[in-house]
Amino acid sequence: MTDIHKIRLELETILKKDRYEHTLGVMYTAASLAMLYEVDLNKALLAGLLHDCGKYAPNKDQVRIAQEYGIELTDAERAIPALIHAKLGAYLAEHKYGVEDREILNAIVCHTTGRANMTKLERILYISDYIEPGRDRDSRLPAIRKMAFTNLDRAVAMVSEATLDFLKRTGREVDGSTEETYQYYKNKKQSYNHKKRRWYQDK
Ligand SMILES: Nc1ncnc2c1ncn2[C@@H]1O[C@H](COP(=O)(O)OP(=O)(O)O)[C@@H](O)[C@H]1O
Repeated sequence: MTDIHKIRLELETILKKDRYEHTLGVMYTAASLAMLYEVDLNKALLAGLLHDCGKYAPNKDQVRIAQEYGIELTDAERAIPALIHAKLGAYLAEHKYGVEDREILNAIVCHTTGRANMTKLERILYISDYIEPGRDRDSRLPAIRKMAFTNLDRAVAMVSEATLDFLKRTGREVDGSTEETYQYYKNKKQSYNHKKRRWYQDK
């Protein structure tokens, strides 16, 4: 059932109200970025709609549920169960909601921590999760939002940097993949495409 409307109705009953509102915000933000960066609109909508579908269950139950589905966890995921919903979400997107597209599933897997060398869809979902209109926890949001519609790679660097700051400030354990994401995108060479009047984006 990759019918967006059906999935949306189901998620509305499964997710808490604020999580569902956030989901819609991410879905439409991802769609807007997809229009600008010439990414398949339906893929962006589906990735946005399903990115947090693994959050139907609280963090304390995430390890057990992942084990029940046979999802392999890293040591970092066992130590930080808040990360598991990304893998669980990709699993459910495939096996419960019928998504076969690997690019959408991969985008869901890396939406929380990011990773080096992400596809355009992956970058779009990663950024949309941080900047959707319902977010308000970061004074840098206006600048990051503007950058998202100017230069996708620089926006990824800003989001990963802000996430690292937040995790360190709040004394949480940090999974290394966000640091890798930050280092990769901070150092990535940028060039300007004069014909398209836009920063060059690969893939
Ligand atoms: N690299 C990381 N290491 C540890 N925790 C992280 C990392 N990246 C994100 N998180 C945390 O994982 C949780 C889930 O992230 P996210 O899916 O963005 O949640 P939310 O939508 O609730 O903000 C958040 O508490 C976030 O701070």
